[in-house]
Amino acid sequence: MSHSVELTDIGMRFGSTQAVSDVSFKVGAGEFFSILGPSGCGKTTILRMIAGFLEPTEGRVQIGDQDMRGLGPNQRPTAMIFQSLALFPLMPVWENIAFGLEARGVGKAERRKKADELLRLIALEGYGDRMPGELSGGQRQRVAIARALAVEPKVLLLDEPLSALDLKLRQHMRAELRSLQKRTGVTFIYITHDQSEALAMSDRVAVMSAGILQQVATPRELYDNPATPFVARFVGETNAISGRVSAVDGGTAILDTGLGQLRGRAGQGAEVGRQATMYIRPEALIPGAGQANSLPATVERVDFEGAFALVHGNFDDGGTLAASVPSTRLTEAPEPGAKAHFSFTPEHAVVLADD
Ligand SMILES: Nc1ncnc2c1ncn2[C@@H]1O[C@H](COP(=O)(O)OP(=O)(O)OP(=O)(O)O)[C@@H](O)[C@H]1O
Repeated sequence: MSHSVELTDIGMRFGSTQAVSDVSFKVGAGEFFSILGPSGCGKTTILRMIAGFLEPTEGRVQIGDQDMRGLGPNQRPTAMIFQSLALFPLMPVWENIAFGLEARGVGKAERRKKADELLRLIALEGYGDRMPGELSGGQRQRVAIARALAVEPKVLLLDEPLSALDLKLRQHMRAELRSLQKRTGVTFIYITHDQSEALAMSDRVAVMSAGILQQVATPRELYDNPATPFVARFVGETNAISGRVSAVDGGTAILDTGLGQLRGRAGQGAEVGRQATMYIRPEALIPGAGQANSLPATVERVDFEGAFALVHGNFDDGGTLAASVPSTRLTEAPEPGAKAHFSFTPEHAVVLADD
């Protein structure tokens, strides 16, 4: 059993700092939901308001069908896992996992049984009698998660739990966490500043910037249909070409730019006369001049990465070029220092009004 979490017009002010402004979203029961944004954007503050460590200065937190106002962390159906996990080093793994149960008066035999069940769940069966120091970083992380799950929270709150691990282990743990969440069905709210982590694991992602909610969407929607310039630039890599909207025809916008007239999908605020920017993903750029949407550029560097070659350089209007060309088409990829054209189809570009 898991619960939904609903934030309604939540705000948090610390003295003169408005850390979070007017944030509303609903996390479904059993959903893997991430809050993504750069350092200081208010992610931890939101998590602490859900957990009950902070009382919001505005708005409402509801978990399941219950208003959480006035309830402390121990009275909420949540558990939280922090950036620096703290297992008790002198306590065997199984006792670490069952720690929260002892405080609730559960007897030893029952605690051991529950710890063994959770060890199976995190694929560490038989590790119960080891000490934390005899585990790898990733295994310790899984034990910390098992400890949080032992008290059967309806919502698990995770504050950058993988940030202390090395890249390889972090990537492995993404898949582990995702499958653990699906197996337990517990609602996960996961905060991270790492966009690839959020995209890889989540059912949906909320993107934050400076205390303001930018967009809530599935990873695919965020990538393909960013709602704001911040999301377009923060989630994935992008090429940005600025100009003025000269026409909008159905869902297509025509942008007058220093590189000529370009066509793309009309996104938020793309209205005739507005200053706007066209965002094109690196993999949407095709080497070679097309009949329309052709971008003249100078190539500076080509990084061969196996499946793809990453082409870096500058467009003729001074903007930065980043193209990702499949190696199978590498014969067409331009040489460093060369003039080249890249083209794209309008469906693969989005035009958003500038802030
Ligand atoms: N207790 C506090 N008192 C005063 N200001 C605070 C307090 N906690 C957070 N802030 C401020 O609120 C803003 C949001 O902080 P928060 O910790 O939520 O950001 P974050 O997105 O989690 O950042 P990070 O990724 O670096 O942990 C920051 O400007 C921070 O300095």
